Amino acid sequence: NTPVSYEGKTLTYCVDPDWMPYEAIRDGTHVGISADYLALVAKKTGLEFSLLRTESWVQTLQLLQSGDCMLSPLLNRSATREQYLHFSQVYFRAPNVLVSLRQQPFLQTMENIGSRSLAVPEGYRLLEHIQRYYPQTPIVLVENETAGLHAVADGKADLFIGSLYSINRQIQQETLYQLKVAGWLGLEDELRFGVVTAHQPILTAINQALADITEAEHVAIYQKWSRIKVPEVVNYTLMWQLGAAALALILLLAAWNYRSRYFYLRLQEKNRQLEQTRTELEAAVQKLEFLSNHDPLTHLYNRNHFDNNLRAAQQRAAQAQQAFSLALIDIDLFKQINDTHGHTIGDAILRELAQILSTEVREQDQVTRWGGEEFVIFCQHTTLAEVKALCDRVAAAIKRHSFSHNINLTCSFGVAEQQDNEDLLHCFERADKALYQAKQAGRNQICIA
Ligand SMILES: Nc1nc2c(ncn2[C@@H]2O[C@H](COP(=O)(O)OP(=O)(O)OP(=O)(O)O)[C@@H](O)[C@H]2O)c(=O)[nH]1
Repeated sequence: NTPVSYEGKTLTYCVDPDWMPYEAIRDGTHVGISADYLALVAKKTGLEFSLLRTESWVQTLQLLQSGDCMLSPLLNRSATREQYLHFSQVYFRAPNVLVSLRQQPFLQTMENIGSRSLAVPEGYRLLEHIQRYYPQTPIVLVENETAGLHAVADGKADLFIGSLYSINRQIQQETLYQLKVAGWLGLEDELRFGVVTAHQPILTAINQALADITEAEHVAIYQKWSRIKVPEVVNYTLMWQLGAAALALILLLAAWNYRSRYFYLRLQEKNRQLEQTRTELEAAVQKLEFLSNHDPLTHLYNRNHFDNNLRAAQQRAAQAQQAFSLALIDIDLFKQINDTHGHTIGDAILRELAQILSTEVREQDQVTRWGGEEFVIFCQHTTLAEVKALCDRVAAAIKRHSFSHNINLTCSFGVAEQQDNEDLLHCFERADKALYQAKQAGRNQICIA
């Protein structure tokens, strides 16, 4: 159906030199969505198209107005453009969006932009739309979409308005990740061919070709130009700050933990030392107590214990009206043993005798080393006959025992029974006299006071 007059002729056309992915001139060649559609239309109509290169969209519009360009393959219809262009059917739609800095709120629609300034590319149909429907909006005119996005990024305008796909691409390519889509304009780009009035008849063939484009062909072009690699935008500053804060917290906790553990271990060590000191002190007190009441050589009670405890025992005996008895035991000729065998053997003999005394006495009897080689046995509730029997038993045990160095040991005994609540000391003196008598009588015998 192509009019004959266009057959074999080359049709001149102009495009926006910088509006990817819709269209652009790269190295003198027309590229983008409109280039692919134009190729399809050329194939389906048999028409030949020749690009007239321009520097800007404004220049493209001027060449269309002057008729130097016969058509432009991808533009919106507007009242101004209808004065010199006729349009084909819509063959590509794209939403228009508002773009702002990331920190701006989400504005949703033009109704919410308030007094914010708006960057719009010169010559774009959107400019006509804003001036007509939002005349109060402060406009910042820019050369193209790239310039508009930079104006927002640099704070020269609050918002930019443009087509979603091209904006998306520009943000990626220019790495303007401080920008975001802040709302939808509600106005779609409805893109079509525009043919200058003088060449209107060509539209019939173009519309026919556009109608013949299959769904698969549409999808292929859309997929080809919308496949933009979207890099993951990671806020490294925030991540770094969060990481540093977490690390600081971990270090703080670790330090606190280490410090607590240090103090806990020190406390434990101090407690252990304290416990050890307490045990040592207890042992020392026990030893002192023992030493204050015992003879260190024989471990029998000493004179101190005799004085402190046996006087109390005497009083108890008095109250119970039961007499006690005393037996004084003195080793015979002990000086000779020392002189003959030495003091160390003398000590051993003293210990052996102490052992015999401790074994032979009854449970209620108390044996004391009175001093030197002299011992006392205090016998509670004991008659003279009983204490005499005890001394016989001791003498027999001494006789039986084989002492160190085969020493033949004998002892003399002086025995006394308490008489009429007699004082312990007085009774002791009588026993001592009896002992003296035993010595005088030739030793190795028991004398009763
Ligand atoms: N090895 C040793 N000897 C002691 C100890 N205490 C006193 N003697 C000695 O006991 C001896 C007592 O001697 P004397 O008082 O003369 O009495 P004796 O030789 O036993 O003679 P009679 O008592 O008369 O039978 C002294 O030589 C003291 O040095 C002691 O703890 N160890």
